[in-house]
Amino acid sequence: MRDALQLPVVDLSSPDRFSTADSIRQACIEHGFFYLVNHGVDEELVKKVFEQSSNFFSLPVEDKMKLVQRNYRGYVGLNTLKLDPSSAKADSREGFYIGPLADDLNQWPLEEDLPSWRSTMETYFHKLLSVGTKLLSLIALSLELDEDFFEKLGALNDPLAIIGLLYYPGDLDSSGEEIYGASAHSDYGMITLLMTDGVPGLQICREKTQKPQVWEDVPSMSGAFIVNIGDVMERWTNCLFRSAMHRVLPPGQERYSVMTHPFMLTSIVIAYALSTSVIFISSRYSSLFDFRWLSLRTPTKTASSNVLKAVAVSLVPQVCAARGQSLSSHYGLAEQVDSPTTVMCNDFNAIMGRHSSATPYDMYRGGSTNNPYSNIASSSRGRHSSANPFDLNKEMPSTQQSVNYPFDMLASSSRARHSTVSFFDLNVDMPSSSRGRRASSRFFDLNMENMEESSSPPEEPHREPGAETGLFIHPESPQFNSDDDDVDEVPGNVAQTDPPAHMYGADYGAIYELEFADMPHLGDYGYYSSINNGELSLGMEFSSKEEAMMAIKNYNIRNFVKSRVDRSTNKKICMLLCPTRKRMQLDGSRIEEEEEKQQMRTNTIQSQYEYIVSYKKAWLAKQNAIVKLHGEWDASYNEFLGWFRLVRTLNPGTIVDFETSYAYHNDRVLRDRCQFYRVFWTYPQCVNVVKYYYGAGIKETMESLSVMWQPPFVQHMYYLQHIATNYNGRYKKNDERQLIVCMGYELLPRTFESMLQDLRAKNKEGYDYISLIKNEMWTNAYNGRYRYGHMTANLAEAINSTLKVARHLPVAALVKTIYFRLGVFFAKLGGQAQTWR
Ligand SMILES: O=C(O)CCC(=O)C(=O)O
Ligand SMILES: [Fe+2]
Repeated sequence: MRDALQLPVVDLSSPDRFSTADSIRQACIEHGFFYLVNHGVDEELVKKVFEQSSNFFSLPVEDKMKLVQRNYRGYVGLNTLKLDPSSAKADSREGFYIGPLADDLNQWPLEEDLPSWRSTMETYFHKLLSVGTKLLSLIALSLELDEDFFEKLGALNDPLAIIGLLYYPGDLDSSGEEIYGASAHSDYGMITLLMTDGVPGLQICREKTQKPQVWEDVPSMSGAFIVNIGDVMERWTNCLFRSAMHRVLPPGQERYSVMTHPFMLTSIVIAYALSTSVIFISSRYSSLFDFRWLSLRTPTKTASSNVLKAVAVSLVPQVCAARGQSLSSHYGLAEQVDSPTTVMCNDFNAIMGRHSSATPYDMYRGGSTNNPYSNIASSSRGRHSSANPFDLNKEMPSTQQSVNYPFDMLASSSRARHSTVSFFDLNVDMPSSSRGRRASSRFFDLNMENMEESSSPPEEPHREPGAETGLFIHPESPQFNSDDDDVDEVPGNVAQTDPPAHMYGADYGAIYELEFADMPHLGDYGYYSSINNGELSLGMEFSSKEEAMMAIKNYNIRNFVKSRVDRSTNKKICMLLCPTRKRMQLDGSRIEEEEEKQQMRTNTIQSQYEYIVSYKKAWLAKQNAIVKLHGEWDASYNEFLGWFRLVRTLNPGTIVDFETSYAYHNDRVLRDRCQFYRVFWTYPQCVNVVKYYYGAGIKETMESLSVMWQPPFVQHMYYLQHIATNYNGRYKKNDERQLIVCMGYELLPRTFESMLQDLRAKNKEGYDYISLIKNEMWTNAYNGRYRYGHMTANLAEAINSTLKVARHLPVAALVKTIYFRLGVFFAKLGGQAQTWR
């Protein structure tokens, strides 16, 4: 049954601004919707806008398609979008979007086709901006803020308003399928002003989480705007104001409406800036940390980067200062003191005075903090008193033997974004009486059973002091006592010192360096030439330096030499060719590399101190230096447990999953010890993103991003290095591996085929193996030229080179290095991505 709703009426022209602000406040708390009257927009103008809108939508579809949406401006055809991604069918409406008038991105119908169309819309646009600005200051007042609060935040600096002319054709679906004019959604941004032609259809659902949902009709009020609060405002007010869900039913007759987001981009970007900053992310607002949304709704990159800069300049330092943080340490672990949501709310609550947590709309009212994970953490308390040092406060149903990631629970629609994230707690419990058993990990536990069935458990050997390398001693581990689940305290045994410079002072340019320098990367230059035959000859000419360099690389690979450019001018390149040990000895490349480095150390010491050191001494010196910097190797294993605990304490919701293996002394299993095997960790910030993408499904997300992310614009291909490595893993023939790399890069099918025959002659089995992989999935010669430049690596590959400094460090230092470097790395690249054009 549908109920008609009596929405509050707000008078924009009332001289009593405080009482107007009060009624806005009341309306936003209760409904998130209100009518706005006496707004100053001429009835005549509104009428004209609707007429012109109707003129446009009445054009033949081919004409409308000429203005199809680009840069988020222009025409969106019937049945193209779904505001509710879970809706079975696309929304039955058409739209035309107009953005800021100054930036030339708008698309306009020709003046001779639709006279005065553009000028009408431009007048309306200006008018609506002014209404929005007036309203925003009243909203600030309603939150007991200064009237110019949002203005000072920069919300009006670069006002990126969006106007959406909407047309609902009104045909009822005869198939009986549920189809909407606009399916259920809440609006992004701060506020929306809607004008309708009076035809009903709009409904709101105030309690989005309540089941079954109650939908109420919003009758239109002649001449009034229907104003509603968007997600950003809901977030900023800690849900004091509600961003109510709404939808438009197909009314069975034509319906026009005009929707305006006066502060669309400004608010988005501020929200986005807040969301991406480590401190502010919370799962409750994960939908705001949503690249898809940003890319769909952001009118222009340029404009967004301008606003982002403004926000970064004005807001972030302000918030940091309020929190007593220095800006530079914004991403530092030691600075992250509160749970993310609490911080977010504190900031705004501090400004907004008394309207803090317990709102009628607060889903987490029962929780002790605003931390969305707290309900999990607290419910786990006391249920499992695990003495297991690897169990960092994880709750586990006792029957659970494996981890499932029920991504479908984590749906991405705005409706589901409040879902709690319970899957992180799945693991295998270890009873507290586990003394004598090995530490738990889910994999480990499964093996346990076999262990116990064994008729003669291995005897514990006499322990020698030197045998403790890499072993944990438990359960008396001082860091982790049972029941010590409280996440509020920072463990005292981990010093919060400033990290050494190398941990964060990474060369982030390194990600552009080649992880596999032996590959004939085509580089970023994106051009082809037929220099892949690996030949070099005196007097050879190249069209560019890059081409020459590539030829040299190719030559290196084909001939197993390492060459370096000795001198180069614009015209000439003089090269030294030196067969390298690395190339001559094709196995054990890592060891070779280490040996080479070792040799370099020896040479450096020799040249600087005129002292010839032995290989062994140079090696020991390096080890000693590492110990000086990072502490003892063995102790490091215990330290890094503490580190993870600290991270988890400071950033609640951090997931840490240790795996251990049997600890041996000679051939005997040590019964009260285990050996560190590997650790997986992730932060709630990352989880929120993954939750989103997996919730939606990567494929679906890609599909929804834009057609540019689908074939034929993008092709799915294998990463060449993986193909080559897999091959080498199988056949242990590095020269064949090299050949395969070259084959992958070869552009000419003819040359490729002859290389393939070379491979066949060398290794028939290998040839069969490689022939099983479709050519178009890994070769340039057969990929239809969709790809140029690099053979694509995935993101993880790109990060390898940034993190490789950590490779030889003791484990705690390794983990910290990864932490800090990635912290800086993400901040930096995130910033770059924002300003990229
Ligand atoms: O057309 C309407 O009445 C509402 C449209 C709407 O809610 C939207 O597009 O966000
Ligand atoms: Fe809406």
